[in-house]
Amino acid sequence: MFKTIYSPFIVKQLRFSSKKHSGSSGKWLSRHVNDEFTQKSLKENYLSRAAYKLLEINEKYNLFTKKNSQKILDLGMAPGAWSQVARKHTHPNSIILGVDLLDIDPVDGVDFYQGNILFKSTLNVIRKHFDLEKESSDEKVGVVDVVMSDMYGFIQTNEQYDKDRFYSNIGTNKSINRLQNISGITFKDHMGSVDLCDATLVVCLNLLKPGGTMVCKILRGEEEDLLKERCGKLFENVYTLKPAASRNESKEYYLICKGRVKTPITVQQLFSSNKQ
Ligand SMILES: C[S@@+](CC[C@H](N)C(=O)[O-])C[C@H]1O[C@@H](n2cnc3c(N)ncnc32)[C@H](O)[C@@H]1O
Repeated sequence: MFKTIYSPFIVKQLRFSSKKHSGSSGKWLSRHVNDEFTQKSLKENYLSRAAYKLLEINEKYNLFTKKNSQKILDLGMAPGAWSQVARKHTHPNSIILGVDLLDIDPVDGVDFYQGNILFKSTLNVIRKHFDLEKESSDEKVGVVDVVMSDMYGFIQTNEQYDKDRFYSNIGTNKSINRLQNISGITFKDHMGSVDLCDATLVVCLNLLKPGGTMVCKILRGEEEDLLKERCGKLFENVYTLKPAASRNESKEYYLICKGRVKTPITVQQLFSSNKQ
């Protein structure tokens, strides 16, 4: 089930040539290949330019330490640049687990589980990996130091989008059709992003230790303040950052939530509209 990875990673050459593509995909590839952070990631052996977003976040908010071992969870790991950054900036005994819907090539010193974070079974596998008991309980606090999510895209279901139904379905294997990339429909993409952030918050509720940190990608939109309010229930401090490596035209930015509170909080309290 898990892949414990020992072999050194090999940075692949970009497989595409922008010359082979025309129109907007050609322009996108050409811009991507010539992009300063893409070039840098190739030189510095990072699996993607996303590494520079986390490097900047770490520099500003001190997520990682080499002084003692940490437990780190990387949600939406593929292809693995964030996990590489975590590996590089933490104590050698740190445990890093990545989770993604997609399979990945091995990343040195990082464990990987292929699964959907919206499934309760995935949460139970993660708890087991970090030596927490199998059954999740809202009342128990966790052991993980940092939960980071760069998850992107969203799950398309058969049924019409309905927030309550979706939340009540967290942890079931129901109605999942396929993963969509960003659709270009601003509201839809924003709501998909908020769902993934909420799923990350539920993971933090279950796994993060008091004082722990969450980093989470969000696409800007009208529900962002409500999401920040939910984060404020679980964390002492909520910061936001748009790293230099995040493209100006992208609506993405990052929530950095520090100091998971000691007080036990239930999922119901987290998602209720009145601040506790
Ligand atoms: C932008 S990529 C992450 C890049 C990564 N941080 C890196 O540094 O290489 C976003 C990832 O989120 C994953 N993802 C989206 N929804 C997910 C879900 N429900 N469960 C697990 N992974 C998910 C996607 O499969 C995709 O690989």
